[in-house]
Amino acid sequence: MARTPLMAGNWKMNMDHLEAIHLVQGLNQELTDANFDFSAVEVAVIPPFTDIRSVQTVVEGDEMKIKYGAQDVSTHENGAYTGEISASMLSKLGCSFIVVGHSERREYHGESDALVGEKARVALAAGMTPIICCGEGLDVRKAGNQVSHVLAQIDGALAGMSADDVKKSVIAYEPIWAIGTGEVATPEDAQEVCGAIRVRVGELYDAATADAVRILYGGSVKSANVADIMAKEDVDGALVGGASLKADEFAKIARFNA
Ligand SMILES: O=C[C@H](O)COP(=O)(O)O
Repeated sequence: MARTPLMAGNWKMNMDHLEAIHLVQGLNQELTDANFDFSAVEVAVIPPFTDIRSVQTVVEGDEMKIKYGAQDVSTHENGAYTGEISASMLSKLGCSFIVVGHSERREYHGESDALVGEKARVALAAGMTPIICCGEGLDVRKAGNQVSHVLAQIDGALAGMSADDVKKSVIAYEPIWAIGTGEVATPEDAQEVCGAIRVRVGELYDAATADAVRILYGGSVKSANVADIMAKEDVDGALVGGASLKADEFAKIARFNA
């Protein structure tokens, strides 16, 4: 089965809503100028919550094919949860994706695999695609335990999820030691873990589910290294941080096969 590559730009806590409009317009211009085929590669931006309405307005107003999403979601539908944002609010804003369990949320907000799984299910129930993040720290990598560590995260996050839901989901492998450090994992490092994740999905579900789920690599991806990583058979795209904040650079990443 041919999986459509996905290039998702996680802006993290960068860009106010005015900067967001500028960046999305710039990205769209770069891609349109290059005759980019949006049906061959999905391109998404993941701005802060406060930018999403502005991104929606510009994407819909200019009939852009760029998709967008959110960096987190509440597990609650509504009610007395100060500071939280529900899946239905995000779906109303036209979000296609929700990043869940990013290592920064796991580290600074104590998110567990079970909570990450719950957020993924909430996103799916509201018709959006979760981008389920996993990845090991430097200590785990140095001990050579990256595969078992990541598979335990996957087991925890997918627990209770149906095969149909997993087929619709995206998994992002992001080794923490490669995030924002400039130290990119080698294509072989990325393939080792992404391949192991796909095998595990096959064991937990079936071959069709393993074949359908998209697995991204994230961690210091830039235009200069994306093609080699994308050449690996189990890497279906990238979750890009810093390099997604510049329209021309992110457009080059999206055009990895040009
Ligand atoms: O979500 C994106 C990742 O954390 C990667 O960030 P980075 O590309 O700045 O290393």
